[in-house]
Amino acid sequence: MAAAIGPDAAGRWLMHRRPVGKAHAGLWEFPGGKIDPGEGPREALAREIAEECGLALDPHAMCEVGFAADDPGAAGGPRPVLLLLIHCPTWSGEPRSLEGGEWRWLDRQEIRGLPKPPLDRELAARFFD
Ligand SMILES: Nc1nc2c([nH]c(=O)n2[C@H]2C[C@H](O)[C@@H](COP(=O)(O)OP(=O)(O)OP(=O)(O)O)O2)c(=O)[nH]1
Repeated sequence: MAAAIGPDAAGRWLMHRRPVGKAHAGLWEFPGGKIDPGEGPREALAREIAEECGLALDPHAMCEVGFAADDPGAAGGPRPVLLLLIHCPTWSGEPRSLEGGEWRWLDRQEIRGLPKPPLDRELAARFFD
């Protein structure tokens, strides 16, 4: 699950830089994480964002806007990844780094220029262009 959190009053979106030691370290992503057993996608996203940066998202305001999947033919990791992008227009709080990643509010143009993992690149191109 990946969250497009925004726009804020300045038209910016919240992006997360993956910490050292994780897959795609140093690259910028739509923040989020995986669904735990027994959770729905929106609930999982709200939990992950609260854990990672302390923001409270409103699951009722969320809207699914796109997805990106690994190329099934590509030689790759241990499991296929399907990333669902959810627009989160309503939140409360200010992001803090609770799990080592970096957080920044950025506009579309800035997000375009960020180094991103492949699926986030696809999601950003579709969501912003
Ligand atoms: N955001 C993102 N994640 C990707 C891409 N390709 C890809 O294999 N992944 C993997 C990396 C992570 O294992 C997983 C994203 O889940 P996560 O945000 O919970 O990552 P994580 O490193 O904290 O989780 P883990 O795998 O260590 O349990 O998907 C991609 O293009 N974008």
